[in-house]
Amino acid sequence: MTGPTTETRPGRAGEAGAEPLARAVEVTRRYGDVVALDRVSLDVRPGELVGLLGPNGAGKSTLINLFSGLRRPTSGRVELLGGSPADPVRRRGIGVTPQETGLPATLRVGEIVDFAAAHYPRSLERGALLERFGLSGMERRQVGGLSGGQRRRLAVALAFAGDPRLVFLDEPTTGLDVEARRSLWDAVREFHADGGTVVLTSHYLEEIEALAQRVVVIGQGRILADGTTDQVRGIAGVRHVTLVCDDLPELPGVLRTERADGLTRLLTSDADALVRALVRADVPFSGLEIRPTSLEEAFLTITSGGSRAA
Ligand SMILES: Nc1ncnc2c1ncn2[C@@H]1O[C@H](COP(=O)(O)OP(=O)(O)OP(=O)(O)O)[C@@H](O)[C@H]1O
Repeated sequence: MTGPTTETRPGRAGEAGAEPLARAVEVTRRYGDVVALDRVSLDVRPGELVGLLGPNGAGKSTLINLFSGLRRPTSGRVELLGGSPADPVRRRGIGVTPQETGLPATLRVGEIVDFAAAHYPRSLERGALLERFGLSGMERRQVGGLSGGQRRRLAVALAFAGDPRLVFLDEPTTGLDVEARRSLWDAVREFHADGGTVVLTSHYLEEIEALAQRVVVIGQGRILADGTTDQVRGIAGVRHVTLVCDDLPELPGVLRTERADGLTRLLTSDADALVRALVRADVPFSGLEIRPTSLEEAFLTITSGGSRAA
């Protein structure tokens, strides 16, 4: 966000060795028998734009809820701005958009923004905030009369109302059309360019790629990978090549080979090169099939075979 207050915001991008703004150390969170997070450790440093990527139920929201003080870990330690996420003083330094928000239908947009901003020691100018999120001129509109997309944009805007150092956005673009999604991405980028730190979740690699520099892949409550978008994209491109054959020669780019029910299943990062090599090797085969893996499947298959990816 631009504005007079941004100069005072500490923690600008590229601060090597700076203390993390949010930290999880060996955190486990259970809900009854469900292990939502399993010994997760993660540091979010000043100026980072971190994307948490993972399928439904991976544990992304749970991690955000722990960082923002809405839940406590079953074991392990969570720190926020150098203290406890339960401390209201720390929480005033952050902004959060949860996955679901129930804003009171009868309140006006301007009233809700003012109410949110009043919780913070400093705040952004209301008109500028609404403009940034495509809600200009809507101050007097009742929330109940907004479209689903407008309501979502308002919920995301509220995370920025108190000029936070760090924002957590849980699935920020759910329900937004393409144009609204892109303008929300621009608002997040601008906040980040001004030195703000962002943690956001998504199921979609494209969304994370559009925004984040660092991608943390979560699956089944564990961190499966933590790297740059390029590293994660490489792993997301993994394919299953299935065929019926006898013995196979050494083939390029095979990450893993499995044989079951008369089928040979190869996991590869370059299916085209693998098939070309197969044909060149003149191996008799039949029933060739190539299919993409889900990101989680790719990670789990690779990581279960040995060392962690990325
Ligand atoms: N309040 C709760 N009570 C019981 N189980 C819960 C609760 N919150 C989360 N869980 C369970 O913990 C696991 C992780 O859920 P979480 O919401 O953190 O995942 P997620 O990655 O955010 O998923 P999604 O993308 O669907 O939002 C799931 O199995 C979920 O059912």
